[in-house]
Amino acid sequence: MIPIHEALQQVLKQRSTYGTEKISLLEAKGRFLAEDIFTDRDAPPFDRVMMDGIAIQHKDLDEPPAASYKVQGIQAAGSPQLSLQEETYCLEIMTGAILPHQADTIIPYEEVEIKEGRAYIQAAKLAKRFIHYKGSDSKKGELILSKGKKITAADIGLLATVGKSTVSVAKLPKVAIISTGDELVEVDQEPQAHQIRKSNAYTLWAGLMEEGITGKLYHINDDKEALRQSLAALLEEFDVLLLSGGVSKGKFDHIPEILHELGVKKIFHRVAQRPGKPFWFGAHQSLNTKVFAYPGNPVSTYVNHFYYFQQWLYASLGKDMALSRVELAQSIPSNPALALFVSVRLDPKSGAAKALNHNGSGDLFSLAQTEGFVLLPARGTDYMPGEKVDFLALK
Ligand SMILES: Nc1nc2c(c(=O)[nH]1)N[C@H]1C(S)=C(S)[C@@H](COP(=O)(O)OP(=O)(O)OC[C@H]3O[C@@H](n4cnc5c(N)ncnc54)[C@H](O)[C@@H]3O)O[C@H]1N2
Ligand code: MOO
Repeated sequence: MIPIHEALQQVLKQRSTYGTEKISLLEAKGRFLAEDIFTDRDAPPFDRVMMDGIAIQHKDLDEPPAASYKVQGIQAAGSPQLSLQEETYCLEIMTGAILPHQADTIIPYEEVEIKEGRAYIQAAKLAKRFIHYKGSDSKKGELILSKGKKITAADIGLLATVGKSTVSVAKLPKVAIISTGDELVEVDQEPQAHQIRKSNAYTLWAGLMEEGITGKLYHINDDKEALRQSLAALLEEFDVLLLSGGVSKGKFDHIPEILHELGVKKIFHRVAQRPGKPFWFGAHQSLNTKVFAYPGNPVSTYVNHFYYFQQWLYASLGKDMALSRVELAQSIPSNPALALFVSVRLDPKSGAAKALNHNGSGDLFSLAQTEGFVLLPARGTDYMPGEKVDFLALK
C-alpha cells in the first residue's frame, strides 16, 4: 500500500502524448488547442453602426445638430458602403451596416421623426456617435487564443469569426471502459434479487464525454479465460483501459492476476486512502497501454477516476489540473493512516464545506446530494473548521 501523493506521482509519471489532429469547428468544444489563433482581419472589420437610425456628418458633438436633414437613401447591413452627398443630407441606417463615407455620427430612430423625405431631429444635443470603430476590438494579426487553451463555447464563436472551419487540437487517447462482475445486468434489464444494474461504466463514459472522449463500453464476466482473451485484445486496441471491480481480495477478483499474465506491469496496488483503497494501476510497456483498475464500489470508482485519471489526462495533454481549495465549515475526524475523500456540500453563502452522511462507498445514491469531495491527507489530529483543503468538485 502506498500513500496517496506517491500514487498520484506514479500515475503522472505515466503520462503519454498522443499527437495532434485537425477537427471540424463543430467538434472542438472542450478540446485543447494545438495551434495559436490570430485575427485574420481587424475586428470589427469596418466602422460598424451600433443603432438603427440615421447617419449624418456632425464633427463637433458639443454643437447642436441641424433641425432637419434630407433623407438621401438607406444603408442596410450587408450592403456596400454609400457616401453622404451633402452635409445637409442623411442616410437611414441599420445596426451592423458599414458607416457611409463622410458620415461620422448616428442618431437613433428614437430621437428622429421622418416626414416626407426629411428627418427632424428631436435631441438638442447629441451624446454619442454610436460607432464601433474598425480594429477597436482586435487588430489584424493579433494573438487571440493560445495553444493549450481548453476551447469554450465563446472560443468557438471567435474561431468562426476568424475563419477557422477546422482547428488543430491535442489528440485524445482511445479509452475502453470495462465493467466486470457476474452480478451486473444491463440498464434496460430487470435484475433478479441477487443482481444489480451496471452503473460505473456509465459514470465513466459520461466523465470521459466531458473531456471530448467517446469511450467504448465492454463487459466481461468474472471468468479467467474470458478476461484473458478480452483484455488481451483490448490492450492492443486502446491507449487506456478503465476497469471497475474485481481488484480486492475476493475469490473472483481475478483482474490483477490476469493483467500480470498479459504483461501489464503493476505500478501499484492499494493506496492508503478511503474510499478506493484497492485501486490497481499499471502499464503495458511495449504497447504503452495504461490500465486504471478501480475498485467496484461506485463511490470508489468515482473518486479514483476523477482524482487519478483526470489528472493523468490533463498531464498527458500538457495541462495542469489544479484542484480548487475550500474551507471546512466544521471539524472532521482525520485518519492517521489513510487519506480521506469526504463527500461534502458547500454552504451557499460562505462556500465552506460541510460533510454529508452516507452509507460508505457502495452508496451511489449519496452522490446525488454531494457537491464534491474534500481531500484530507492522513494525519493524527482532526481537521478543524476554517482549515483550507483540496476540493474535487463533482463533474
Ligand atoms: N477482504 C477484503 N474485502 C474487501 C476489501 C479488502 O481490502 N479486503 N476491500 C473492500 C473495498 S475497500 C472495496 S472498494 C471493494 C472493492 O472490490 P472490487 O474492486 O473487487 O469490486 P467488486 O467486488 O467486483 O465489487 C464491489 C461492489 O461494487 C459493485 N460494482 C462492481 N462493478 C460495478 C459496476 N460496474 N456498476 C455498479 N456497481 C458495481 C459490486 O456489485 C459490489 O457490490 O472490496 C471490499 N472488499
Ligand atoms: O475503500 Mo473501498 O474503495 O471504499 O469500499
